[in-house]
Amino acid sequence: MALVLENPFPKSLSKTGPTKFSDDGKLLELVVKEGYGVKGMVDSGIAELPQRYIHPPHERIVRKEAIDALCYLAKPIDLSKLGREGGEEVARALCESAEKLGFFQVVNHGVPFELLESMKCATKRFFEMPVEKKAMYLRGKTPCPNVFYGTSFAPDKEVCLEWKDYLSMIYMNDEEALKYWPEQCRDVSLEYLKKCKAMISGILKGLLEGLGVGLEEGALEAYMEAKAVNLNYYPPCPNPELTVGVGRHSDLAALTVLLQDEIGGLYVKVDKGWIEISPVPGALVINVGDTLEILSNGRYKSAEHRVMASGSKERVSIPIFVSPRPHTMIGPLPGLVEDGKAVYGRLLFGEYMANYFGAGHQGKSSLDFARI
Ligand SMILES: O=C(O)CCC(=O)C(=O)O
Ligand SMILES: [Fe+2]
Repeated sequence: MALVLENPFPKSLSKTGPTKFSDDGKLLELVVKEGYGVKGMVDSGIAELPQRYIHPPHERIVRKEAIDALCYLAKPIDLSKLGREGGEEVARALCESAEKLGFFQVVNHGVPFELLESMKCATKRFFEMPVEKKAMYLRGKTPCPNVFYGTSFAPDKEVCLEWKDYLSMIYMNDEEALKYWPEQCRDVSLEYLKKCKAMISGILKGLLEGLGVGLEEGALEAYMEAKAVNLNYYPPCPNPELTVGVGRHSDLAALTVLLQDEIGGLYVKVDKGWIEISPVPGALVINVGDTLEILSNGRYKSAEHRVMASGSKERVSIPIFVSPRPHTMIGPLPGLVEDGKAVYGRLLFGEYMANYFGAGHQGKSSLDFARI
């Protein structure tokens, strides 16, 4: 990626020259509040990580310490028969992966390869825009609260920041999306969401039915009613081993459908350490989120995961978060707790969500809020 030559940061920022920043307050002001993002900082020519991006040694990701994924991660699941004759075996494979690891990859998912490629291009197109254009979507400035641009997960609550910028687009209806989503990524993101819908519904149906307790009418639709597309952009990082792209967390959603590019760097926690979910061309990564762990009373695992900061090349990833709407009650499905062994209580998804976004990433601790 070509770096812009002119330093967009005020020259006064650094005492030691344009490649080193020593003032955390100023840095936050520019990167977070003014919308430069990590990309703006990288484009300005930094050669060293600012202090706020240096994570303590036990949180850093050491690529060579990752353990062999083969024992934990099933081979990509072929979805071509899901919901058709012979689909039971596919559904069984999905349930098994959701129980064991909470992460799996899928192929023959019905989403055209070209559309996956177009999503990655659209992500780059958005982040390559000048800062002023992206900053129009910062929280507090964006004309629509369902579309916002930012950096790190919760910069005002995190001690150490994440090496990541993002654009979040929460889908409410076509009219709102057409009016407010950035034109650099609007049409392709809408198309992508639409093309993913049947796959999402098929996977979630298979997983919920696999719990063997029956589903109330409308339950499947309610648990997948809300969808958000995020465009994640991980700029190249001078010291990726000192920081993280995304810290340890589990996802809030029922399911996450993740499109990652060829760079790699997504790690999932297993009993003995971390395994990498290596990119498979054309595949999508699916993971169970907290909501589905709660609905399944702990049977499906909302796996802890994290992302290494990108090294010499930028990385993009595009998660679709599939969730209920805030007014929907979540809790273990009724038939799963008849013997009184509920691990999680019942609460509004909106309450769970407010708690989730109320703190920085802290592994799987988000689930404690719903635990009995
Ligand atoms: O970039 C990735 O591979 C995963 C990102 C992620 O975990 C998230 O956005 O929740
Ligand atoms: Fe995640």
